[in-house]
Amino acid sequence: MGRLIVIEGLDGAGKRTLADELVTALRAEGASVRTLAFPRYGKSVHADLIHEALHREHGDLAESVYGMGLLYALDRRDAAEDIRADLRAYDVVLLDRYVASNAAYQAARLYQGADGGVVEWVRELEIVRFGLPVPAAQLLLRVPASLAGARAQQRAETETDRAKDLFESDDDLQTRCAKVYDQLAARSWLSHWYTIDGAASVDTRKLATDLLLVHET
Ligand SMILES: Nc1ncnc2c1ncn2[C@@H]1O[C@H](COP(=O)(O)OP(=O)(O)O)[C@@H](O)[C@H]1O
Ligand SMILES: Cc1cn([C@H]2C[C@H](O)[C@@H](COP(=O)(O)OP(=O)(O)O)O2)c(=O)[nH]c1=O
Repeated sequence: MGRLIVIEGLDGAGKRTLADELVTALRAEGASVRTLAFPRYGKSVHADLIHEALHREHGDLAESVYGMGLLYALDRRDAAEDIRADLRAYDVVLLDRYVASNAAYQAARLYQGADGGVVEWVRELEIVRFGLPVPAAQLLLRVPASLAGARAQQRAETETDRAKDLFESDDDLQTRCAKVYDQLAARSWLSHWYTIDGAASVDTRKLATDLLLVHET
C-alpha cells in the first residue's frame, strides 16, 4: 500500500505548484506517484455543480454551507474506489485538497473554529459514513491570506478560465480559513500535519525524502 499525502492551503497558496515540484522530487527518489486534485472539475457532476454555484449559478445553492459541503463530499465519495486502487498500485498518492478543505472552508464560512460542529460533521460524513481513506500525512502550505490573494489575483489576470470565484473573492473568509487550517494542523486533525512556509522557498527534495519515511496508508 502507498501513502496518501494531501496538500492543503488557501486559494492561491501555491498548492498546484508545490504538487508539481513534489512529484518531480518524489520520482527522483525512485517513488511511483499518482496525483489527483479536488474538486474533480470536468470529471464529476458534483464538482461541476460546485464550480457553477461558485460562479453565481443555481440560485441560492452557494449560500448553503452544508449543501456545498455535501457536494464536495459526494465528489470525493465517487473517487474513493479509485483512490484505494491507486494506493495499491503507487508508492504515493498525492492529493491537491481533500477532506480538510471541506472542514476548513465550511467552518470559516460559519465563523466556527476547528472545535466547531461543522468540522465534526465533515469527519462523520466523509470518513465514518462514506469511508474515505484517512491521509497518512497532510501538508499545510501556509501563506498570509494577503499573499495568497495576490497570487490568486495574478493567476486570474494571466490564465484563462481562472476568474476569481465567490470564495476567492472573499478576503475575510480566506483570513478566517487560514486560522481554521492552523487549528486543524495543531490538533493533528485526521492525521499528522507538516506545516510548510509557502512564502519562502520550499526544499522539495528534503520534503520528498521525509514523506517517503511516512508509514504507508
Ligand atoms: N512560491 C511561489 N512564489 C511565487 N508565485 C507562486 C509560488 N507558488 C505559486 N505561485 C503562483 O501563484 C499562483 C497560484 O499558485 P497555484 O499553485 O495555482 O495555487 P493554488 O493551487 O494553491 O491555488 C500561480 O500563478 C503560481 O504561478
Ligand atoms: C475540495 C474542497 C474545496 N473547497 C473550496 C476551496 C476553494 O475555495 C474552492 C474551489 O477549490 P479549488 O481547488 O481552489 O478550485 P479552483 O481550481 O477553482 O481554484 O472550493 C471546499 O470548500 N471544500 C472542499 O472539499
